[in-house]
Amino acid sequence: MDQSNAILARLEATVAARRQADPATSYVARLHAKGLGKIAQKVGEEGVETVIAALSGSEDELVGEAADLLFHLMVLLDARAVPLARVLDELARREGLSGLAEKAARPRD
Ligand SMILES: N=c1c2ncn([C@@H]3O[C@H](COP(=O)(O)OP(=O)(O)OP(=O)(O)O)[C@@H](O)[C@H]3O)c2ncn1[C@@H]1O[C@H](COP(=O)(O)O)[C@@H](O)[C@H]1O
Repeated sequence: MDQSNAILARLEATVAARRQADPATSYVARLHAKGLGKIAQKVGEEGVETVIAALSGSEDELVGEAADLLFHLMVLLDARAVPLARVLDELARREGLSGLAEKAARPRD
């Protein structure tokens, strides 16, 4: 758990640092040079590739596509200046909501 957080925190810092790098040597900088639309498109493509791998690929293929998806999502969040902590806070908030939707949907006695 701590290791996952550390890896994502390092990736967030790397992605932010590479935003200003030379597009000739940096994939992150190349994505930024193409604009937010291209970055968003990549997240969509990697999402589809992850779905395909989940339905018909090997475990290794699914792991690879999921890594591509997470990486491109990190680039997208950085491009919109949304810290990963905002997303993690939202997930933590939803933990507190667990089961509330079902309770709300349940007919009253
Ligand atoms: N985690 C990744 C990572 N995952 C995938 N990729 C790149 O994502 C690209 C996806 O390949 P695709 O075939 O889908 O896309 P493409 O053909 O290159 O581009 P398009 O045709 O879509 O325009 C590949 O070029 C991969 O190398 C990544 N590139 C970088 N990182 C991390 O980002 C850091 C900074 O990278 P640079 O910006 O290149 O220094 C690296 O140290 C890594 O930690």
